[in-house]
Amino acid sequence: MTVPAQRTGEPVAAMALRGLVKRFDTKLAVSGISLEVPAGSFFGLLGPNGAGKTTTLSMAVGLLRPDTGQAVLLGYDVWQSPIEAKSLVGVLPDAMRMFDRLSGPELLAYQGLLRGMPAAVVDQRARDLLDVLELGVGNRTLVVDYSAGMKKKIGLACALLHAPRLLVLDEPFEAVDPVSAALIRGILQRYVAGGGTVVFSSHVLEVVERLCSHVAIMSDGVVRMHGPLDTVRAGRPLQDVFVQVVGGRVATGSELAWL
Ligand SMILES: Nc1ncnc2c1ncn2[C@@H]1O[C@H](COP(=O)(O)OP(=O)(O)OP(=O)(O)O)[C@@H](O)[C@H]1O
Repeated sequence: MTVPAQRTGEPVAAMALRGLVKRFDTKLAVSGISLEVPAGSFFGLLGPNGAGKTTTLSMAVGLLRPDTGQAVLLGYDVWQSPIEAKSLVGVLPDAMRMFDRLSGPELLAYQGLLRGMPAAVVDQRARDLLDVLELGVGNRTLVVDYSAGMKKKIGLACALLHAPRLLVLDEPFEAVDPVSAALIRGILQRYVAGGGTVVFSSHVLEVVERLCSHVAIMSDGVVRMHGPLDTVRAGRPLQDVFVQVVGGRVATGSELAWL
């Protein structure tokens, strides 16, 4: 078992990625990423489609084994001490792999009992989460029949249920309506204010600018820029920094002349 660094008196990053590499056949999806997420930060991982965000986050939380490199969550190596690491982290994966033939309340009960939580605690927290996320405490609809936004919200509820110290969320605002997005922002802001750490990927730069204390911008499997939001922005809109860093293409109007 790994000895968590906080016991040795060292400052602990909530997440430390060291030299992560992942190749799919000939495609180098992640090319040696090292990144430290300070405890208590609201950390946004940005990048264009195919940049490697999901692959990086999947390796970070122990869902995908890296070819080389290490992921340490709150002092625990996610591959050497998976039980300790995973008990402290809540994960919203991108392609939601859920037991979706259950209703929302059933899924949360299953998730909580799987984590060894007392049934009464699971029941109370599940009710609270279903209520706050407006999914319906008594809603018997199977998760497979939920809308895309509702699936995101029940996934978030599953991630929050055991009150983790670190949340890792892959595109939590995708497919979510504006009212629900505001709700989720509020929940996450309160969570960070209470001492939690959030790492999330997003394409919505306005949300990132509004929420994040720290950001990393990646493209082609590499982190191009990272640091506190204000340092990365250096007085510019994040959109401009993003386009400059990833080398965005601008349509002139002549490309699709037939349209
Ligand atoms: N299981 C897989 N098999 C083969 N290639 C993969 C696999 N998963 C990811 N890739 C490739 O790795 C690269 C990075 O993909 P990834 O999903 O991590 O990007 P992303 O930044 O999350 O993209 P998006 O913003 O579109 O969700 C892409 O080129 C993708 O096609």
